[in-house]
Amino acid sequence: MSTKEEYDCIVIGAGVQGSFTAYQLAKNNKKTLLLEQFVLPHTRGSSHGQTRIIRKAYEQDFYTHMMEECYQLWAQLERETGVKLYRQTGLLVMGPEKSENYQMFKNTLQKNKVPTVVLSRDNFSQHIPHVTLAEGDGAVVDITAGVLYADRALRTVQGQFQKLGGVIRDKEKVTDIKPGPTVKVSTSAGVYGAKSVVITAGPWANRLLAHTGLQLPLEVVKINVCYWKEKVPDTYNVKKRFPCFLLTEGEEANEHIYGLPSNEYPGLVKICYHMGSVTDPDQRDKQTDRSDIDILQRYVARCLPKLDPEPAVVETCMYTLTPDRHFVLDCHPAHRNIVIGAGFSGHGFKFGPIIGKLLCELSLGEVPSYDLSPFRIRRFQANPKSAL
Ligand SMILES: Cc1cc2nc3c(=O)[nH]c(=O)nc-3n(C[C@H](O)[C@H](O)[C@H](O)COP(=O)(O)OP(=O)(O)OC[C@H]3O[C@@H](n4cnc5c(N)ncnc54)[C@H](O)[C@@H]3O)c2cc1C
Ligand SMILES: O=C(O)[C@@H]1CCCC=N1
Repeated sequence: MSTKEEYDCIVIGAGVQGSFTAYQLAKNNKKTLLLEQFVLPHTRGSSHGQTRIIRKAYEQDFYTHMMEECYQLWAQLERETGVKLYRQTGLLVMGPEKSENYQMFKNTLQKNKVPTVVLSRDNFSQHIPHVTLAEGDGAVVDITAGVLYADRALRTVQGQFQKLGGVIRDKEKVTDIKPGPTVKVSTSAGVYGAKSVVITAGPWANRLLAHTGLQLPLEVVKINVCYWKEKVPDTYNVKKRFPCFLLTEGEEANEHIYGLPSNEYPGLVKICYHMGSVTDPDQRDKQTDRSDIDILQRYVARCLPKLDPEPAVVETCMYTLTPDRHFVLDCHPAHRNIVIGAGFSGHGFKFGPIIGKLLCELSLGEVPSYDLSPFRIRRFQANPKSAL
């Protein structure tokens, strides 16, 4: 098949990371094509749904540092488009006062001078009514945190990309990638050429990378996105200043439990477990494990007494996990004009604007604005489980 069109850059995958990358490339006057296998918008990857948490509270400084600029980029997109994408609610971080994880969150916030409020056991229920703080747990609020309107953000950034002259082709699955000075990208509709390609394919990253001779140690898990009904409507509502929350660990689980105030679905609070069961992204509905829901039910019954401890709505989403839960932001080791953004490990949405900027810089051969060593592919080479 002959090449249909030539681009400066082709971005594969129109989730949050691909959409922000394409937007950044178009802002840099690059002729850019964004390819998506499904009809947009869709609910079959990792970026759908109405809300996501945005926060500076992290265990590692490097994420907090990136979030400083990232908040500005979210605000810039809001200004450019006149669309509200962020609502400040604060994030309540709770965890065993003496645990390493809880202390890391607290230290990172304080070291980086993020505005916080530390709640004592005595004043906790005055500030956060209808939540039981577990025995021995500490509580600190990241004041800058809040909710991102996820679906709206995706529509907005894709719209801006198109306004800048960018081309989106949805329902066009990439079936092959042939590396070279001009990368050839085959789809269900034809073949395109580009000086560089960015792969932001979420749970399908390894399927695409297989065409380039690379496999990353990624694991795809299905997340049950649970909504819990308030016994009395609006008890945990955003308008009543109920915050997002994150439990570093607890009686029920080793992984985070996190929640967002009732807002998008009236009377329903979104609470999820930060782990799921391994799935094939094309067969995710065949994965029916509910052990994460059991964990959540026990937590809700114990600590959120004004919620019905049975999920009222369960939706589906997927995480693409790396072994260390840090992202992959790098050039392909053998083909430097193929750039990879993958393994966002269930916490990548808030970083969309900065990841778009970084992947754009990598694809233009520029020095990235941040030290990318935590995100480099070579970190997996010492790991015997790596499939590199
Ligand atoms: C339940 C849940 C809650 C979360 N909560 C938060 C949160 O509170 N805060 C936060 O910051 N993050 C959160 N995240 C994480 C965040 O949503 C993800 O990190 C992010 O959406 C990943 O985006 P992506 O662009 O890498 O992947 P995706 O959104 O999956 O996008 C990849 C796209 O590539 C397309 N594609 C794949 N293969 C091909 C192909 N061959 N041809 C063409 N297109 C292709 C796919 O169809 C898909 O649209 C959460 C995730 C889940 C699942
Ligand atoms: O990224 C986030 O903020 C959420 C909550 C904590 C676990 C993962 N996603």
